[in-house]
Amino acid sequence: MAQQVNNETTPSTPGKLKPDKPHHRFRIHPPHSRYTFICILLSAFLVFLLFSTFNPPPPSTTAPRRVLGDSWGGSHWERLVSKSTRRNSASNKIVLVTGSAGFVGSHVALALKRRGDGVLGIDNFNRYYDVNLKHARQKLLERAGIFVVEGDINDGTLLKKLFDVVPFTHVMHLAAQAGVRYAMQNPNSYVHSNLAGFTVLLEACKSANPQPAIVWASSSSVYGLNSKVPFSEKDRTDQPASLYAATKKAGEGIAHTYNHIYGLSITALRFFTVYGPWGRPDMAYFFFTKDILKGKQITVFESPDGGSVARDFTYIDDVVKGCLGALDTAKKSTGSGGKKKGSAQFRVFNLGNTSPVPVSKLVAILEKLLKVNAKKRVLPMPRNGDVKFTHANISLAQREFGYKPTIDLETGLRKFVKWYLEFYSSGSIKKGSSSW
Ligand SMILES: O=C(O)[C@H]1O[C@H](OP(=O)(O)OP(=O)(O)OC[C@H]2O[C@@H](n3ccc(=O)[nH]c3=O)[C@H](O)[C@@H]2O)[C@H](O)[C@@H](O)[C@H]1O
Repeated sequence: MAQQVNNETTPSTPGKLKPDKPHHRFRIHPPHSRYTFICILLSAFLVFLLFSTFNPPPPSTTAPRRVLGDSWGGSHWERLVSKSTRRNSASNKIVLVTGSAGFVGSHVALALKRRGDGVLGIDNFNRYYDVNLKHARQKLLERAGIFVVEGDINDGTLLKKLFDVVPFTHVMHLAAQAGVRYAMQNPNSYVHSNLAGFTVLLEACKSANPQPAIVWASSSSVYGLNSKVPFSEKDRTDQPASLYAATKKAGEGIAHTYNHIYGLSITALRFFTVYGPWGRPDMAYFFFTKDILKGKQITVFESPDGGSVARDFTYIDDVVKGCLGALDTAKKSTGSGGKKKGSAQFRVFNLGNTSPVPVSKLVAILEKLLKVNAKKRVLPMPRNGDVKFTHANISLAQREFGYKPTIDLETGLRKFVKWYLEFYSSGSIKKGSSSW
């Protein structure tokens, strides 16, 4: 029931009562009151300064918008694009890889190029984590003959231009705002990349002629609070535990709509905690390695009931094979120029390792490989979007394209640690330059 409000006695701001004599509120009595007023203003300014110093805004993950002809466009740029997308005579694929300066994106782009496909990358080089690492990956791609367009998937004009210049047969969509826990700090970046950006990309794909087939990265996090294990594609995905998971789940819904209305062939891959060389510094295995080597304390989460938290850690090379398998079995889209001509393929696959490992075991393996004892602090998992356990049932991917992970966590971490030590001691990136 609505409460009666007495304007004379109700505070205008919680905790503050209106002065007894409101008509005196804005009158300044010289000279004593003027000094008081100036002091209040100065104090307010100082408080504001202090607040902005100690509470810096989260790093911007949105790349600045570029205008046609500024960083892209023009005949030289078009030549670079065309050259990058040349395929060898045995290949029938020209692939646009979004997020190509990212972890999975760079590995997949290189694998496609190596086997002779035409490949073009696009990445917005946002500052979610150390951009130097992204540029180092870009250099690898350039050396292999892959051009990375610097642009955002939210830029529909740029995407249209790319589809005008190149008849892409496939889009491998790996650009995303990743990270489960960061969603509490910067929710908008998830909406920007995983919802708005994905929709702009699908719009460009649906209008293209020919329409490409799309394979894209969903996430194991869509299983959320589902407790039935191992997670199968038919299980519930309507209880996300983080905004990240919610945007990936919504992405699967958006993808279905474009498949249904426009005849786009779409395959979603639910990745399970992918790790390995050239990985993401925001992920636990990566920053645990960094902190253990520095002698810094690490926090290991356990479940609220004292049990271990576990992940189906999946090695990057296994995931790359899964991505290529999905791409190679993707059927053509059926529409053209925005018009559906028939029903099209719509698939969802788990790409996991089928062998969950407790986080405490991950730390023990790292201690062994690094030959350093970690300073551990064990804490109950905070309510920050994390889930207790992931475990993939991969039989569907196995049946469809022979997906079969072969790398166990210790073997994969050995490869990661080798890369990490070489990379960060070679001066490729200044130590500690990462924001993680
Ligand atoms: O499969 C996915 O779809 C997702 O995988 C990844 O998420 P997660 O599985 O949460 O990986 P990650 O952060 O490395 O934490 C690993 C473990 O360490 C624990 N963890 C974490 C931090 C910490 O300080 N302590 C700790 O114990 C933590 O509780 C967890 O058990 C991707 O980041 C995400 O983008 C998405 O792709």
